[in-house]
Amino acid sequence: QSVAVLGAPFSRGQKRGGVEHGPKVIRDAGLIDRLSGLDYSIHDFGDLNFHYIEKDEPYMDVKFPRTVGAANKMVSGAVSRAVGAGHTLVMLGGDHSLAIGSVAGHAQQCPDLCLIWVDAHADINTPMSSPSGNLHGQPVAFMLKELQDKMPDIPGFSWTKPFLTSRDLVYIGLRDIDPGEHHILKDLGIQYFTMRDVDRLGIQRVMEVALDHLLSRKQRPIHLSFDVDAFDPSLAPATGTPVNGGLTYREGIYITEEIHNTGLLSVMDLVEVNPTLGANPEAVQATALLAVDVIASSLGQTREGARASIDQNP
Ligand SMILES: N/C(=N\O)NCCC[NH3+]
Ligand SMILES: [Mn+2]
Ligand SMILES: [Mn+2]
Repeated sequence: QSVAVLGAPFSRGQKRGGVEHGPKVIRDAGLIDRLSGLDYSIHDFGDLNFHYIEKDEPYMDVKFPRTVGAANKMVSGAVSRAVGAGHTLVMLGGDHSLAIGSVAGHAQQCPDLCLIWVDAHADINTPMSSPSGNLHGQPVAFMLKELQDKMPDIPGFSWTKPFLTSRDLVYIGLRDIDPGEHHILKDLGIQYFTMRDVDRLGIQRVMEVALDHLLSRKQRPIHLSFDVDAFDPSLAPATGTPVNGGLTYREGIYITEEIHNTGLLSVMDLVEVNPTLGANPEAVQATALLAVDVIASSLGQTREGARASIDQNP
């Protein structure tokens, strides 16, 4: 089993500077060492080199469309190549608009993939419904076949084509849903678990129902798109849109343990770590370390430890 790590230092899906430094702080928090302790071969592909297109005027209020579109075309190619080469891929963001390329590239290799979106937000605004025009609040709308009549031809996105149907997607951690998004979630009958559902059912039942919804008919590759703001801001303060009442550490780790245990994880995104938004260095480090824990747990690090290989002295 081989794992590839790809940094995507990109911020133009939203307005706050700093999230482009996410890959660096996650690596500096020891990601590669932590993954090397698991039984994989690790390949660090380094960071993609994005070009910010000058004179990238808004289109129907959508901000930086050409820059975000070009960045995601590059991400899509890189993810497709990595999955095609047999790697389990970890993409480090960068803002959540990067999922447009990450999931599309994955779907190129695995058209039957299913998507687990762990986030305080649904990120399913269309350009018309988006209150801000920031593309990191719209990535899922680009993926769903059912929304294509609602999607205009945005400059920079002519390469995209929808590949997902609403039953292939499950949300966990939602607690700040825009009105237009609520309408879409209900209209399309998308399966989602808000933080109220987590409180009512407990995370064990949420995972049981979520994985049954996605995998009971047929086992298929999983794309996990994990926005660090799914966690409570007390745990992940260095992020752009913190929302109170998020996942506990144990709930977040349980989610990733259960996903690992399916044996079906193929690509994961870890996005929205913004080291310039922590109140102090300790807050930034806590957020970066949490990102490393989530990734390591998704890839098989367990709380019960693992058997030492027999040639290790005890
Ligand atoms: N972190 C964010 N998405 O996950 N921000 C944008 C969402 C606004 N509705
Ligand atoms: Mn998000
Ligand atoms: Mn979010």
